[in-house]
Amino acid sequence: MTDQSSSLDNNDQGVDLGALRDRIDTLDQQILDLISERAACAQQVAHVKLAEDPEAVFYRPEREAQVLKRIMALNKGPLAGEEMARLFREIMSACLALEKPVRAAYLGPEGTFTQQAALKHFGDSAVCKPLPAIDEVFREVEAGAANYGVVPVENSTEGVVNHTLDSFMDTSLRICGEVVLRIHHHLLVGSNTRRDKVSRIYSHSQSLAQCRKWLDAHYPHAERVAVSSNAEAARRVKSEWHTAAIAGDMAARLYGLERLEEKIEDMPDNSTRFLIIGNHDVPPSGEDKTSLVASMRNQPGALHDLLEPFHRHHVDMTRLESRPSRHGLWNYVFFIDFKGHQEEPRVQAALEEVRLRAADVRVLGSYPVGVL
Ligand SMILES: C=C(O[C@@H]1C=C(C(=O)O)C=C[C@H]1O)C(=O)O
Repeated sequence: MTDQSSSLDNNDQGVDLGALRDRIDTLDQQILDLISERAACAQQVAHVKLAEDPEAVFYRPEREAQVLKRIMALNKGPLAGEEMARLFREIMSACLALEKPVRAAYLGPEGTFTQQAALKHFGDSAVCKPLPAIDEVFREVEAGAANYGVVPVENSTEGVVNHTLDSFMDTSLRICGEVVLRIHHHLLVGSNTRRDKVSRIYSHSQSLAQCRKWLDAHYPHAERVAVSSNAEAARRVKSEWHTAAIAGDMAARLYGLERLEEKIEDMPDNSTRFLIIGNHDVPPSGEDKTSLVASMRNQPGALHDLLEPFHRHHVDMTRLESRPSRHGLWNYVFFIDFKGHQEEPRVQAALEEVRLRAADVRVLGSYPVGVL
């Protein structure tokens, strides 16, 4: 069929729009066939896995990280590497769901950044279920009702999420992955609220803190009300007049709110790190991180003694947090993240020495460094 406008749409080089669209149609058909062939291959992988082990986990975080990294490295543009990886993320998610969709529980409600992190990590074909509290996400995975859980662990502006660290003290679940999300906060209103009428602003306390300077400058007189989540803030605003919510894209879309101002966070690189928790160890992907929790007796130099083996074995620490012990047995509990996988000899050597020095050490997991 000829497009009537095509002869008028010819560009400067004389390339025919109709011909370009024909080319796109041909390419789409090739892409379609290739994606189908890929999906069939993934199905075969699933059959091989099942033949080896009837309880096999189809989802392989280390393999997915490798696939995405390879795509980014091979990509020649014009699409950005991250954009291309996002497309492949969805292809993998759909391929996996052919066999068995991943069931992931996340800290809800719907519309929160944690939901966005779950989608970013598992793709659209995963079945994601919101739960009202971090410890419920842990329990859901422990009980086997979900394959994985997604919980926030630290924010670049506000620091650590204590509930998540505390939940690791009494679980046998492992960390299977991480996702880092750039957090953009917007000022959202319902259709009945005008900019100059906003007298109350709802958000989660962390988000209010992350936008404090902006609020001081633009809405110094509006009442700031902390609620249980950004999505809850958005839900309230939907049915109220003269109120606004600070929340992200997911909540804005879910509740159909208008963005009065975009990206109002004080720190432009505001980001939150989320952990994927599951009940299996993840083999090395080539670029991994390990998290552990260690308890120390309260004695002079205890922390130095704990960290020294990492330094000597050239293990690069990326995070150190301390939390009060909840069991009274130990005085301090330290959460340590470092680069490397627990199967690497260098890491094993460091861990062996740390085990001799600490009252208790538990590796929470080795997992691929977040790709997207
Ligand atoms: C196909 C596999 O299984 C799943 C699907 C993947 C894919 O579509 O590329 C990658 C890893 C697994 O989550 C595999 O393990 O290779």
